Parts: sequence; C-alpha cells; structure tokens
Amino acid sequence: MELVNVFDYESLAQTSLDAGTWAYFAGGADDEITLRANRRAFEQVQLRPRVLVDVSCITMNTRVLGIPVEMPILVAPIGFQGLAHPDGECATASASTKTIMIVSTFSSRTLEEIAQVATGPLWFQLTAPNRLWTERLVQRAAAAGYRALVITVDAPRSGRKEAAQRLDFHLPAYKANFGDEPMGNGFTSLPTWSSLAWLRSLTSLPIVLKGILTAEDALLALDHGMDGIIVSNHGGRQLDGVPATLEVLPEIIEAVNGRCEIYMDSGIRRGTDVLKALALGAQAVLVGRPIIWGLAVNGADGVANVLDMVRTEFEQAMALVGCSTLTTINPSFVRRMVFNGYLNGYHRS
Ligand SMILES: Cc1cc2nc3c(=O)[nH]c(=O)nc-3n(C[C@H](O)[C@H](O)[C@H](O)COP(=O)(O)O)c2cc1C
Ligand SMILES: CCCCCCC(=O)C(=O)O
Repeated sequence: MELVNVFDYESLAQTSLDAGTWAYFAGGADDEITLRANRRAFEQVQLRPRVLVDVSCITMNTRVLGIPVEMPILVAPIGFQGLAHPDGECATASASTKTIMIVSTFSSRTLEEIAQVATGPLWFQLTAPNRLWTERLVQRAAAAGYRALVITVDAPRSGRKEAAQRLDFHLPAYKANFGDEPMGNGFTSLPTWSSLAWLRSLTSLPIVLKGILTAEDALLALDHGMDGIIVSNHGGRQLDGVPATLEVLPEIIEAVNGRCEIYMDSGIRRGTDVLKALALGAQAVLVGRPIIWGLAVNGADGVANVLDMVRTEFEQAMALVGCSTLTTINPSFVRRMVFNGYLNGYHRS
C-alpha cells in the first residue's frame, strides 16, 4: 500500500509496535479530552482563500531564533525513541535535514551521539533531576553544538496514560543521558519561575519555555527574559481538560505582542494545520507523534518521508490559499466555523 499521508504511517506504525509501546506513544492523559480537542480545533477552523494571486513560486524558508530553516515545521522533543526503532533519535536526527530537531533529555541515545549524526540544527529539551545535573547537561549540550535550550514547564510530574497503564507498560529505567549514575530520589528540583534566573546565568544559549497555555504565563516568561515560547499541551498527555493549543494561541500572541518568538504544537498532522497555526500567529510549529510513526515504520527514511509529507502539504496549502511567502500569511486567511448561528471569527472584516 502506498503511504500518502501521515495517518497511513500511523496505521502501519500501530501494527509494527507491541500494544503497550503503541499505547504509550499514542495515548493522552486520563479521558483524552484534550487529545481529541487538539484535532477538533483544527477541524473547526476554516480557510479563507484569496484567488488570482501569483503562487508560481512558493518559499517557506525562515529563521527560528535566528537559525535558518527550510520550513517552519520543527521536530518536537520525544523521549525514548529507541522503543520505536533501534536507531532511535540518531535516525530522527539524520532525517531532520531541513529543520530543527529538539532532542529530549529522555532520548534513548546520548545527546552527543545524536549531535554526531545530525544533519540539521539541534535544540536540547532539558529536564534534570537537580541543579548538578542541570549544570552538567547544559554544559554538555553547549559543547555538543546544541543551539538553544527548551524547558518543559507543563510536566512537574508525568500525566497518567491509562491505556498504557492497563497494558502494564513501563518505560525503560535506563536513560542514556544520565549514564550509569543512580538518579537518587528522582527529581528534587524541578524548574520554577524563581529558578529561571539561575538557569539563565548558566548559559548564553537562548531559552525557550515549552508548555505555556495562558497569556499570564506568557507574560511571566517575558518578564523572566525567555527567548521563545512553545504553546503546547504536550499532545494532550499532561493535564487533561486544558484547551486545544490552537484555541489559546490568539490570546498568547496578543499578550506577547511580538516581544519573543512563539511556536506551537499538539495535533499538527496536515499542511493545512500548519497554515492555520501560522495564520493565527505562530512563527513555527512542532510535529510530535507523526515523527514516531515514521520512525517505527521505516527508521530515518520514514521520518524523512513524514516531514516531507507535511512540508509538501503545507506548500500546497499556501498555493491554494494564495500565499507565496510566510510573511503574507495572516489571520484574514482563517475563520471559525459557525455553531448554532454564532460566529466567533478571527477575521474581522
Ligand atoms: C511518546 C511521547 C514522548 C514525549 N516526550 C517528551 C519529552 O521527553 N519532552 C517533552 O518536552 N515533550 C515530550 N513529548 C511531547 C512532545 O514534545 C509534543 O509536545 C507533543 O507530542 C505534540 O503533540 P503531537 O504528538 O500531537 O504532535 C512527548 C510526546 C510523546 C507522544
Ligand atoms: C521520567 C519519565 C519522563 C518521560 C518524559 C516523556 C514525556 O514527556 C511523555 O509525554 O511521555
């Protein structure tokens, strides 16, 4: 069967992984309300195409924190990729040529091994058990050439994935980046607003907060000198019942008002999803689970193909909506669907 979109990869990935591993990758927290809301939000935003625009030459090259990328579609940090394919994050890094890959602290390969085979720029998603490990990992990431740090702020503890729990799935204890050192009592100093200044003092790398869902926290991120924000609900895997990211993106864009870069993830599956997120103000999006689907089905080639599918679909969406460059994408290209006669539009004509 020819694989024509990322959902085809999803179906095939499910058949190639054991049930517990699949449940871990696919699952959301609790009742999976937020997991479903992420997709529904994209379905409920419609496009407003403009016609007779010259779209013979489409370009989607851009810069993310000053780093040139060939598309505004980044690779989200996903831990334990070795569960999907023996090459794990090394395969993903070798396939992420046109864009930035964010490497999770919980990678199955060390951050150095991944950097050695990467074909594109890397950021490091940092979760450390204490200040000593924070310092070590920050130094190692900088030394290995990582270009930014991503601090995940929506996971002071892990969300409950009931499907995986029912199948008695347990994550591997061994975490490559921590070597053989015992983890002691686990995570004793998780980040708080007050520890960000200390983190900032450790490094000159840009710092991005991942998991912001409110204007209030976006403003706090600015107050704390953060360089970027990822509007994310962790793909519906942390607090169930929070809104879809597409729903909250406009309030965050409005509050931040251009003072730092804003990206979003959770539920991006189609090129039209990328277009909708950018129209509502995101500078770039991150793709999560589809990367795992590509990896599970066909290693590095699968990841490359998944990224290419989303990029090609986005290019098509730009052409059909009448945008030849990213800078021409704006809120006038989207509207919300009408419910019960009530139109809550983004576009005000
Ligand atoms: C299996 C899995 C593992 C993940 N591991 C991490 C992680 O280590 N660090 C992190 O910040 N986010 C992690 N995430 C969240 C992703 O970075 C991202 O926010 C989410 O997958 C985006 O939603 P999507 O899967 O619907 O695209 C993980 C997500 C999945 C599905
Ligand atoms: C101590 C284990 C943390 C797992 C982190 C992976 C993750 O974020 C996920 O959503 O799964």
